[in-house]
Amino acid sequence: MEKAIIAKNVTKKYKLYKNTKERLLDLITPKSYGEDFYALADVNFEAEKGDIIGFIGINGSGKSTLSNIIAGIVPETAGTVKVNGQASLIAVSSGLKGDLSGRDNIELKCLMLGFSRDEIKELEPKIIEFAELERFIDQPVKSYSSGMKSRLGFAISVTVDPDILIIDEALSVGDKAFAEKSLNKMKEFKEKGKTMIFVSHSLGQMKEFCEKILWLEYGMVKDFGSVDQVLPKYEEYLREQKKLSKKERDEYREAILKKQLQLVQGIN
Ligand SMILES: Nc1ncnc2c1ncn2[C@@H]1O[C@H](COP(=O)(O)OP(=O)(O)OP(=O)(O)O)[C@@H](O)[C@H]1O
Repeated sequence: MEKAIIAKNVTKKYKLYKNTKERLLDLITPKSYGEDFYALADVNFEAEKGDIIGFIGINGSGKSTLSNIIAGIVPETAGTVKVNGQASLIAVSSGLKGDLSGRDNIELKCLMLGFSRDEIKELEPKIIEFAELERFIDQPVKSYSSGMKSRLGFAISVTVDPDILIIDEALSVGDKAFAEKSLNKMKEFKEKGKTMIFVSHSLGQMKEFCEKILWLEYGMVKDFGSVDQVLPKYEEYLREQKKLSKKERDEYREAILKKQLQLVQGIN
């Protein structure tokens, strides 16, 4: 089987600063300031061409960070991510420039993806039509509602026909009709055998759409396997977490973060 994505020992470290002074001192002095925070710690996984993989995990588990790294928007701190082909990310905050019009954003994104002027001329009307933004396309994107922005982001990403499509919570905004249209487009991609990554808190959508699940917990891979194997375990985990008191939850978190630290220290 041909691999579409190979992620090896991927770690993403952020620095958390208490204030601006700490941030500045860290920049200008040789001494290290701020606290290390690992959004991803030693993540390993592979996607075959045509795989449809759902990323799950509670808030802050690293799903968006991993999606952004695969899409080439955020760099990894350590490890490697090999992507076979062009990846395109659709996210609620899809990197649109607010001061530019919808049309300028289409052109900019297409130019960044390596399309020629002639190709863009051909793609542009299709994108505007899919986004249903004909009347507003020359208005600045900062005047758009979140639904309109998400429609524009979605329309660009699917019309450029990427090899790998990453959809990060993009179906959670906008109206039902557009969500349905988007889901149909994703089904079309599925039939074409495209590789897709799907980030969502909706387990129903995961069941309907994905074949495999990558479960992240505090930046680490907790499980990776078929939907049937992983989702029931995750549902049980959510039920158990709900039963815990705040103190028990904090203790659990501390234990996991200790494991995380051992993991990153082991590979550094
Ligand atoms: N630029 C940043 N600086 C510092 N910390 C960050 C930055 N971006 C993300 N993080 C932190 O990294 C962790 C993982 O965030 P991420 O958005 O990847 O999680 P997520 O699983 O997508 O969460 P959610 O389900 O809430 O969308 C979080 O604790 C977040 O606060």
